[in-house]
Amino acid sequence: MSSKVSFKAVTKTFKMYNRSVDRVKDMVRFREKGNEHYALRNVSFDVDEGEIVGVIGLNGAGKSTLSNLISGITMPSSGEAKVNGHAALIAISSGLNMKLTGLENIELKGLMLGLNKKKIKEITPKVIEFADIGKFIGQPVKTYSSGMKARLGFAISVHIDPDILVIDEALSVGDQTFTDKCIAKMAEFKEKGKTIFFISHSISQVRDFCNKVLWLHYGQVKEYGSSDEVINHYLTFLKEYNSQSADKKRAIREKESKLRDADDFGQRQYKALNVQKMLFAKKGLGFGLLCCTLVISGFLSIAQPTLSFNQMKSFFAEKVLMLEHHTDKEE
Ligand SMILES: Nc1ncnc2c1ncn2[C@@H]1O[C@H](COP(=O)(O)OP(=O)(O)OP(=O)(O)O)[C@@H](O)[C@H]1O
Repeated sequence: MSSKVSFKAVTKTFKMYNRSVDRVKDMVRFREKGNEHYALRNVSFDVDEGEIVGVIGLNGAGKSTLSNLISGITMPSSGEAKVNGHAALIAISSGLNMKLTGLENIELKGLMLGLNKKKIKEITPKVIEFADIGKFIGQPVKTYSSGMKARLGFAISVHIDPDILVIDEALSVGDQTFTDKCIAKMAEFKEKGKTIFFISHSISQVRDFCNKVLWLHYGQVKEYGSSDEVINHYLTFLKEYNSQSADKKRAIREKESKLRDADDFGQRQYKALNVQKMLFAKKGLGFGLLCCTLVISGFLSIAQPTLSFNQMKSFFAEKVLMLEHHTDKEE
């Protein structure tokens, strides 16, 4: 049986800038100012259909980055992230357009996921009933509380019937009634044999609900296995970690944070390769960009004869990636 979700050596880096002007400069210069930071590093795991996987870890461990990769919102910087089927992400306000009303958001998300008008009309009353946000359904989402956004986001995502459900801390902002309702809905999904990723700081919810657990630690997989086993190891770690003084904890965080600074040279090499792969995968875009690369490379080779054709290709590929990071940050 092939895996529903398969990650092979997935790394995701982000670029950090001290000043926003450096970000703009970075778009047009060969020499870059920003520092690379590993959000995820060399992450590999396989998840079969029907598995319910809890994702746990300290703040900044890489859980949301992972959920964005599974849902196709961002692409890996290197490695392979295979997802068989449609994955819907439920996170606080994810995927909602703040300017549109709740009703317009239901329609927009439905259309984006390829539902026809008839199907959208059919699910709309069910979404409204589940979200239970009263007259706010006709108001712009920017006027909602975070709990209301989570309600609407959850209601839309579960009613479009995705193959894979990714729930990223979405339950943490709702009241108990809403949480119970969501858990009942998730149990329904579980019954149907759907695959679920449940990202949460609530260890008791993860233990109750998940059969497997992925523990992320400073961007890397610390452990992946049966939920009881991994949770017990994580709780032992937490107990030890929390018994440290504030200074010691800060020192540990700083040390781990340094280890997440990416080696710039290595990053450039595989990022460039990755973008070249992406260009060839997306044929139309790839062909257009390749033509541009050739024209620009030819032009720049004349202007700067010391740079080789390969350096030109990497340069151009990195600029495309920077645009991607810029978009990530905007999200
Ligand atoms: N768009 C971005 N730009 C720069 N760095 C980012 C971006 N998104 C995440 N990061 C960094 O990547 C690392 C992982 O972040 P992520 O949000 O995935 O962690 P998390 O485990 O979900 O944290 P939390 O439990 O606090 O929600 C962090 O160091 C974070 O600062």
